[in-house]
Amino acid sequence: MMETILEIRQLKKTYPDGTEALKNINLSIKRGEFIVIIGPSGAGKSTFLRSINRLSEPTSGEIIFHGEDIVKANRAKLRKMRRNIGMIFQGFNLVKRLPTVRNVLHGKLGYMSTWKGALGLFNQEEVEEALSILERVGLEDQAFKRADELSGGQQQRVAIARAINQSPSIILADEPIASLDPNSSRVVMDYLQKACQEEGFTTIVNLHQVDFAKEYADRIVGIKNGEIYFDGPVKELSDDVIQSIYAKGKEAMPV
Ligand SMILES: Nc1ncnc2c1ncn2[C@@H]1O[C@H](COP(=O)(O)OP(=O)(O)OP(=O)(O)O)[C@@H](O)[C@H]1O
Repeated sequence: MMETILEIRQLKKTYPDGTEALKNINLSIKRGEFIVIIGPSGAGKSTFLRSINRLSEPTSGEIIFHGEDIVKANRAKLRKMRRNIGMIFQGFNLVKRLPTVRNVLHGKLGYMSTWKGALGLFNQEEVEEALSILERVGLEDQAFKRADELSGGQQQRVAIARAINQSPSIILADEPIASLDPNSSRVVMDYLQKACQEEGFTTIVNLHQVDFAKEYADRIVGIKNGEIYFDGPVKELSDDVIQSIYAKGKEAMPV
């Protein structure tokens, strides 16, 4: 039995305007799982993912990560815990004017003093490691180009390389392929899956595309109206379940 790496208990998020984005999320995640979260627009997928590293502050609940509650962590503790959590965003979040390799080096910032990071003082070994990670995502020939000269799919592969360089134990990817065409989407998902298998990352990905979710996930979690509506392996995600996840209104829990 694989070890539980993340245990989420009674997680709730109510925004200041009263929107109950997460009502009561309970989820236990094992090391090495590749989980895809699906659900209609506004279901709470993004809020859920961003709550895990507190980019969105939970209103209540527990998020036990490596045995410690992220929700209760003070600033210093949170910074330390975040080193262990890689994040991949829909909009890539690269520093556009900097070369690709520098963006990959930024994966190490959580481990450096603030002034060293600000001055970009990376040593030879760190640069070589970043270049070799770029090679692993097929971008060795793009290392010294400005990040914004790359295509969207390439930029997302740089973001994957940056996450690999961070050596986290878990990766959160919020709609990583939402702004990409189907071919680039496939390439990005392939590299993400490969990185997670090779590095043993536990991965949670929000996706709009159910076909991609079925293709890449070990386990699918369907969120609807701020609650978990489905949680199981791909083979249990029938067309009926998919339809009811995406149907308007609130129906009984199918599982
Ligand atoms: N900053 C905010 N203030 C108030 N309400 C918010 C805020 N951010 C999100 N919401 C609301 O919380 C609910 C969940 O939003 P969230 O973005 O988590 O959903 P989602 O499933 O990721 O949607 P999408 O697939 O469209 O990105 C929605 O009703 C949304 O309008």
